[in-house]
Amino acid sequence: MTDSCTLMLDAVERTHGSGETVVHALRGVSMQIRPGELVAVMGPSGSGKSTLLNVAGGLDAPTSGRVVILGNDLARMSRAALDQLRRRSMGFVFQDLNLIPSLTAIENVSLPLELDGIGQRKARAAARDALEKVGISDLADRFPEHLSGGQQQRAAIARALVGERSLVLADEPTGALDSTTGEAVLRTLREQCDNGASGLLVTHESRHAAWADRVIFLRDGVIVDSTGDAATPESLLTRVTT
Ligand SMILES: Nc1ncnc2c1ncn2[C@@H]1O[C@H](COP(=O)(O)OP(=O)(O)OP(=O)(O)O)[C@@H](O)[C@H]1O
Repeated sequence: MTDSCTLMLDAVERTHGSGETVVHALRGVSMQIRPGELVAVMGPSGSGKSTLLNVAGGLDAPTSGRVVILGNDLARMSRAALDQLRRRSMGFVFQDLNLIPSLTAIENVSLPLELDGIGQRKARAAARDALEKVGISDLADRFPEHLSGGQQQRAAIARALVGERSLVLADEPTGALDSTTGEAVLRTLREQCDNGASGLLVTHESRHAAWADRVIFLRDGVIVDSTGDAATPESLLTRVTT
């Protein structure tokens, strides 16, 4: 089973602080995502969604438990190997977009490919394709400060999807977007998964979770429910919160 997973979390705990101020952000979370699957994570504020995403992306290490990505146990990887795995195989869209201000949109998007040794011409062509998918290829040569919040978000999404990423991690990726653009972004993420990638999408909105194959519901750092019926996450929300 494990070999066919893009991402596996096994009994993952993440504790912040100690003594009286200890916070158990994740308490024994186990989950797997297979190629082609888009999994949504929902739950109340403070339930551990961002921590889950950070741990799943190797940006934060679990206090105990295992995180395995494409067969690699992250705890056993060198820093350099983990950096390479992230650059080559993973895409991130976080609330903090992290676009580099001194690079144009297309340069931001092609950067991970160029860092990975892909020639500039090929990297830029792939970046232009990715910008086209999110509808801003005409703004390719603008610097982030000359893009609106929504356009910056789309550039960040293009950067997460460019190339052949196996795992895309997205934390509220549609936050600054109008609903039409937001839907287009989710459709792009869905297509990426239909083409074999795996996606983990944190969202508060059930209509966004409806793009996923499964919804995982977190509460106080524990998966309290998981459903294959992503079309009706409202029912899940209602059941857990009442
Ligand atoms: N660096 C940290 N130090 C201490 N506590 C932390 C830290 N990061 C997260 N926490 C705590 O861990 C718990 C889970 O936080 P997390 O941000 O993962 O929740 P969330 O579900 O993403 O919340 P939101 O929906 O508000 O973004 C919270 O109680 C939070 O206060």
